Amino acid sequence: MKIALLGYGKMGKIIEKIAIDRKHEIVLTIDHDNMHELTVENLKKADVAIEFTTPSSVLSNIHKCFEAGIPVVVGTTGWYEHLPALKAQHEPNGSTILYASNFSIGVNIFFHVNKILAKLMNNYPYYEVQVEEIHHTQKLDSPSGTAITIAEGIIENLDAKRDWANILINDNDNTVDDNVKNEQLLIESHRIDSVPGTHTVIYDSEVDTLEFKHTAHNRNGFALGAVLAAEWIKDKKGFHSIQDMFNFSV
Ligand SMILES: NC(=O)c1ccc[n+]([C@@H]2O[C@H](COP(=O)([O-])OP(=O)(O)OC[C@H]3O[C@@H](n4cnc5c(N)ncnc54)[C@H](O)[C@@H]3O)[C@@H](O)[C@H]2O)c1
Ligand SMILES: O=C(O)C1=N[C@H](C(=O)O)CCC1
Repeated sequence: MKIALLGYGKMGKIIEKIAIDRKHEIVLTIDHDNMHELTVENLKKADVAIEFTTPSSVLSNIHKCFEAGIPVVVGTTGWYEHLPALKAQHEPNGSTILYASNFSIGVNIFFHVNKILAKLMNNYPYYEVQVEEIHHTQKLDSPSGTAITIAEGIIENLDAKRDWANILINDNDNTVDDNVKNEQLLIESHRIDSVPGTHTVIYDSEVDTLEFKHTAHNRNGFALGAVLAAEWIKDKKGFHSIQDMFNFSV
């Protein structure tokens, strides 16, 4: 498969290696210093594009892929508020996209179990729930896309929570937020050194604490998932989330 790589940062470089190991060919690599090469003509040389850039560039990159008529796998986070309008405008024209806040298999299992756990916890209202995420200090968005997906999974299934609120904790002081309402699910974001991504759902009561946690040891799981998604989407049409690809059942 011929791949166009949009974004050649921490993720783009690992995706390149995994794609080549899986016998794919990288026919176009775009980063901030050669954006003039991101043309419809160049994109048409690829069967699929994989996009890991920044929240401010992702939308225009997606539009370019749609214009070129190639499917695009999007890993960039921090842009999902634009998804409904993008879908309404472009899905009827046959444009193809697969997006995920997290491509790792472990996190997608976590997403699934998180929903089941939230449903179960309706029976035990004396537990207060919160989500914590820790990422490296270069991360541009907060909360992480993964933490938002986890929070949405809880809100859909746990009657006590209606929406989420985020605080970015400065670990050097003891920031406490007293603006979070009872019906809001708190997402606490921490930025520490080079942490690739840690997410924890915490149910706390007076007598005990239940913690459900995913720790990424490196970025390889995200990158492999993105290449698997490109293989999956290549001959499909329309708007897909990664749930369409994994389709877990127990
Ligand atoms: N979905 C997932 O599984 C997953 C996993 C890791 C990271 N991410 C997300 O992916 C994005 C990238 O992460 P990263 O760690 O590789 O970041 P990074 O900062 O290391 O890399 C981003 C790269 O994009 C380049 N870039 C900026 N504007 C561009 C443009 N218009 N066109 C092409 N390239 C451009 C930058 O120069 C940089 O090299 C972030 O939004 C992050 O949250 C998602
Ligand atoms: O390193 C990042 O940035 C990550 N972003 C995704 C998110 O926002 O959830 C996935 C984990 C790593």
